[in-house]
Amino acid sequence: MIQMSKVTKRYGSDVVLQNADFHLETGDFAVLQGLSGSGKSSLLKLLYRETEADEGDIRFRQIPISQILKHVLRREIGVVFQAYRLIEQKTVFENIILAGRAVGTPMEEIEREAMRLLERVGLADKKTAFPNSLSGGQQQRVAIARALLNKPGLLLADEPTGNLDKETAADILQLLKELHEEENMTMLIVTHDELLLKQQHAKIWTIEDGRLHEQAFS
Ligand SMILES: Nc1ncnc2c1ncn2[C@@H]1O[C@H](COP(=O)(O)OP(=O)(O)OP(=O)(O)O)[C@@H](O)[C@H]1O
Repeated sequence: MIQMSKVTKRYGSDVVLQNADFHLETGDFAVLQGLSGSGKSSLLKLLYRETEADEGDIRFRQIPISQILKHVLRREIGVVFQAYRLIEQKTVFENIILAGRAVGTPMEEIEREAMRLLERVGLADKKTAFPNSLSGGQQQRVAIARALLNKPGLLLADEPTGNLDKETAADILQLLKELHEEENMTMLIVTHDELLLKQQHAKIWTIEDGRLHEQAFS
């Protein structure tokens, strides 16, 4: 699905990744862990091309990502962030459909899919609510629905439970696990959550000293 070979990423003289290799197979449910500042967010940014590698090769479905148009890549790769990143002035429904407008899908289709996802994440009754009237867990559910609108093959989640209490975090992780299966999606989740790290069939990747290591099946 996605492969990184001998990638080096620097910020000025700071080397974050050095000659790093990483890969996800189609259908993987993978977890990325590492100390604060070890480069987890940077790795995700490289994968969805928010930032560029200084050296090395990154391929999505065998194609170098530098050759894939950004809007095409954004349709194929959904991203969820710790801080939700919803637009406060827009309703829940508007936040979700905005992701579809950006890639030019017919509006009728976008709205149908947005409603299906809103129901799936359990927030159909919040369709016209504004983000600041929702709890953190609810906002993250909206962000997940938004990330899935374009039916991405790959979902990247950067500490999606970082702002949530333990119970809500467990619900969100459960939702992601279910969506991985239902929507037939490859997933990479950055987390420190012990529960998830013990998740059956999760592939655990660790980032340390600029390199990535695949641990083992749990
Ligand atoms: N845009 C940037 N410009 C300069 N330095 C950066 C930039 N983004 C990240 N860094 C640095 O790169 C290193 C890795 O940052 P990154 O955010 O990828 O780590 P992380 O593992 O996600 O950390 P955390 O768990 O704290 O979120 C850090 O030292 C950080 O200060």
